[in-house]
Amino acid sequence: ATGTPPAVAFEHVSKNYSSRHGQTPVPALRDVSVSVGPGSITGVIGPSGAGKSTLIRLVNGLEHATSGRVSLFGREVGALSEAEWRRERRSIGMIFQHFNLLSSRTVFQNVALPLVIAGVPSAQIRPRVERLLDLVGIADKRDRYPAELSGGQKQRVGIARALANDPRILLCDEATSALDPETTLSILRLLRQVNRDLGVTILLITHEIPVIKEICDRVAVLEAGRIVESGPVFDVFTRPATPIAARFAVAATGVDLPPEWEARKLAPGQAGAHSLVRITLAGQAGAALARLGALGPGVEIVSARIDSIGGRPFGVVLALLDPKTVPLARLRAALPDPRPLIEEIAHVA
Ligand SMILES: Nc1ncnc2c1ncn2[C@@H]1O[C@H](COP(=O)(O)OP(=O)(O)OP(=O)(O)O)[C@@H](O)[C@H]1O
Repeated sequence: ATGTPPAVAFEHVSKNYSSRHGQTPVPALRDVSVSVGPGSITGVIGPSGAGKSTLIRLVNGLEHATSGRVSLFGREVGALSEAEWRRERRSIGMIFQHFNLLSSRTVFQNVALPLVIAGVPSAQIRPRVERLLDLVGIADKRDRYPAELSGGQKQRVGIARALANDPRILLCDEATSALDPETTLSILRLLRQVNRDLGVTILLITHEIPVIKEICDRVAVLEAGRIVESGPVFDVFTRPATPIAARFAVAATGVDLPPEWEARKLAPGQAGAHSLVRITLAGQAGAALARLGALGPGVEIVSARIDSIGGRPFGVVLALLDPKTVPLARLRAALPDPRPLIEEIAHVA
């Protein structure tokens, strides 16, 4: 515990929207406590309607918590005066799914706008905007209009504009959801560069696993207004503790029960001839696969994947065990340290 406050802290935050007919309020966030470390890239993932946008709107002051506290760099958002909040808001940069550029302004003018609004003298604006356009790699497009740009280029303009006032934190609202996978990757790399080189904290919300997997240090899983799981991305995706995190983990790790096995599933409690196990390996995935192979005919590998999350290697293997030849205990004993997670996911005929 150092003296540095989190970039963003939610403490027991609930948010209800009043319903259109004025009766039952709509709960969008329920008792959310989560914090974003300064300098981190933190992601919030959840399905549509989970409350992700509400979370962002509470940070940028567009909405206020019904109960609980939201703080920005140690200062409670709801307790700031108008004037303090106006100043504090400059420490927040925002990027959007649909870029929100002004179509009648050039790239240069779009990026310059926040500086003009902040009253920066025009002699300082030009070099600042040029530096930002260089940083995001679109210096050659400075006099183009948004309609003349690709989606990825538009988002680069959006990022340059968000950085214009030297924010301490960047809020990203589904920033890559309108982009194809390759462009998504290039924008995520740019965000990582911004985080690393400028020290800007990033809080992003998304429903896309690759976004979390590619750049986040930590992730919080939001479901129906509640944070059901949070922690380092690697831990949440390789050791999911809740069904929804497990669903995201399957998407992250790419290993799921192949459809032909679904049909062979026996009802829970029914003793089956074979058990299907999921083995999650951290570290020595290759060595573990070799040991699995060496166990002989009692183990059949159904699917396997070796990959990395946040630069840490992991592997996920689905294997069919004949419990007469290879009981779980033997499987466990055969696999090297660090001890893998072994879960029995189905009995199959
Ligand atoms: N202004 C509003 N008035 C009433 N209800 C709202 C309002 N904004 C959001 N909600 C409700 O609050 C809940 C959370 O919405 P929110 O937009 O935060 O979710 P989300 O996770 O961002 O979803 P999506 O990914 O679809 O944008 C939903 O049930 C939504 O219908």
